[in-house]
Amino acid sequence: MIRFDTPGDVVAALADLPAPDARAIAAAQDRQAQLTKPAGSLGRLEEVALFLAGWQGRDRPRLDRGRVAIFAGNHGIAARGVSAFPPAVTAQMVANFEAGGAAINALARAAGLELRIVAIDLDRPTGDIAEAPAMSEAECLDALNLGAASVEAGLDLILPGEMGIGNSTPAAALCAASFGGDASDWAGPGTGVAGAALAAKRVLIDRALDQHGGDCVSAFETLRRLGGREIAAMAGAMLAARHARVPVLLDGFIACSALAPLARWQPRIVDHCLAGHVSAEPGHQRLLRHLGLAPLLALGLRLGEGSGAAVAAGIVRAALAAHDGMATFAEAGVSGA
Ligand SMILES: Cc1cc2ncn([C@H]3O[C@H](COP(=O)(O)O)[C@@H](O)[C@H]3O)c2cc1C
Ligand SMILES: O=C(O)c1cccnc1
Repeated sequence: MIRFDTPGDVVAALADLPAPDARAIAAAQDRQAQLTKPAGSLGRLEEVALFLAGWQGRDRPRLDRGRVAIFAGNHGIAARGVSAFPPAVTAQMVANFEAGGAAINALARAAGLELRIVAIDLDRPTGDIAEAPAMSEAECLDALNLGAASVEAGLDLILPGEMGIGNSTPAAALCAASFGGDASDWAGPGTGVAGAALAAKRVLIDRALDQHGGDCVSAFETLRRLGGREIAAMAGAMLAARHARVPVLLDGFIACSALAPLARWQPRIVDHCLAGHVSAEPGHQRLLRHLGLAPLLALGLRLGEGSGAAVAAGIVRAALAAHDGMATFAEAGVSGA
């Protein structure tokens, strides 16, 4: 399994990315051409089946072991009122996940996915990014490794999710530092911040960008300075998934913000990632455009926790059911074009 002992290990992991299995893709493509339907008539479901074939290395990919891994962290900047909710809600929601009462519990169950919850040092919020780096090098490496440890070869799909009151603020900062623009381009309501409170959130994001922008000289430094523990853990999970050839189903704005600094330094990092949905958080659509990803769903969700990805897992199941279960023209005695 991949480990990050130094910041250079992130550079190395990004420099040497495995490609999908071309043989499995060709075999899956060949099967798609023989199934009893006009070529291409299942649209993106066909693309999804080929995507999973390539990363799983199977002609007939499956979704027997899909895992939602929710990472939770607290943020120093949350003490400044950037969220509509108090920071104590992070730990309270972790308890709710463990008791089975959150949206993601219901949605993961409905989608037939396992759920893993990783709370990271909730009693120690990160540094306030408007003034200081979010994490030390050691803290950021620990978070990356916790994320990496949640993915192993043989998983069929990983769905990284997050919980962290205030984390739409670092997410916006990561996007701006990675792809340009300022807080007005990337910051939105999150849990429901509006009016003067949203304006104040934007001022803090721009202050964080002024403070750290010049020092964001690598993916690691960007995550360390402007991110958070749960965001770095999602980045670690996404990198580890690539090296274990486990496909990733992406959730909303915050989950995708973990990819932003990785993609700035290595655009091909998104190749094993499928965008589950586009969230109602306005920065998400812009971020997906920068990442070059088209969402499967647009349901107006704005929750996080991996919830949108879990809903999109139903679309993945449909794609795999058609790919695996349909008869060929020869089997069914149906005439070809
Ligand atoms: C009860 C509750 C459950 C949640 N589940 C996810 N989030 C989401 O909202 C937070 C981000 O928004 P902001 O930056 O405005 O705080 C994150 O914790 C995210 O996971 C929740 C938020 C709340 C209040
Ligand atoms: O899109 C998301 O991930 C999101 C949006 C609002 C609040 N929490 C998460």
